[in-house]
Amino acid sequence: MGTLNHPLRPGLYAITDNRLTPPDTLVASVEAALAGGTCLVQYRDKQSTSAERLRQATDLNALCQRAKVPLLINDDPELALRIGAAGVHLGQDDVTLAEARALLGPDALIGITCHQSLNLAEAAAAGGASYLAFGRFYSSQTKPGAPAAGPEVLTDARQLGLPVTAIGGITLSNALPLILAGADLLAVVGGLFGGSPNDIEQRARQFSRLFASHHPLFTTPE
Ligand SMILES: Cc1ncc(COP(=O)(O)OP(=O)(O)O)c(N)n1
Ligand SMILES: Cc1nc(C(=O)O)sc1CCOP(=O)(O)O
Ligand SMILES: [Mg+2]
Repeated sequence: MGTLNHPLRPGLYAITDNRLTPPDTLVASVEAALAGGTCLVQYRDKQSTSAERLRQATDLNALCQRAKVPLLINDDPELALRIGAAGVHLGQDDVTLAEARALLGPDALIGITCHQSLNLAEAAAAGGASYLAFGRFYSSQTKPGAPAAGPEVLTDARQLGLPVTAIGGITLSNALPLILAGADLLAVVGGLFGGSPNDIEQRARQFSRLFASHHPLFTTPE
C-alpha cells in the first residue's frame, strides 16, 4: 500500500449510517471516530433529502479537513464535487468509475465495490480506482443482503497493487483475521457506531491499535 502514490493510510475506515449516526449526532460521532484514529470517512445516507445530505456532508467535510482525513461520499459524485470532498465510493450499480473520474478529476479518491470478485477488482484497477473494496465478510445488520466473501480474496487482491478494503459485519472481535489476510482498510458501520456513543472514540482507538500491531505500514497521524 505504501509504495503507491496516493494519500490513503492503512487503518479504520468509518462509514456513517442514518440509523446509527442520525443527523443530530452525526458530527459528534464522526468527531469521536476521528479522535480515535480513523483514517478515512464515508458519508453514506440513503434516506435524507438532498438538502439534508448537502448540509450533513458539508459539515462532515469541514470536520474531516480539519483532521486531515479524506471524506468520501457514497454513491454521489455530484455531491462530492459540490462540497469539495476527497472523492466517492461506488458500487457495481452506481455511476461508473469512468463517469466519476471524468467529473472529479485525477486526484479524486474513488473506491469500487468488488464483492468477492478478482475480475471486478482487475477491471476497477485498470479503470483507475483508488482502492478496491471486498465483502461482506461477516453478517451485517446494516446491509444484510450483501453477497458474502471470504478472506482469501483480500490476499489475492494484493497483487493488484491498490489498497484493499474489507467491509461487512466487522467488529473488534473479528477484525484481526482480515488484517492478517491483507486488508489495508477495515470499513465499519455497526462495529464502530453501534453501541454506546460514549465509546466510539475508544472503539476507534482499539481498531487503530490492531493496525498498529499487525499492519506493516501503519503510521500514526501527524
Ligand atoms: C468501503 C465500501 N465498500 C463497499 C460499499 C458498498 O457499496 P455499494 O455496493 O454501492 O452499496 P451501498 O453502500 O451503496 O449500499 C461501501 N459503501 N463502502
Ligand atoms: C455498506 C455495505 N456494503 C457491504 C458490501 O459487502 O458491499 S456490507 C455493508 C454494510 C457495512 O456495515 P456494517 O459494518 O454495519 O456491517
Ligand atoms: Mg452504492
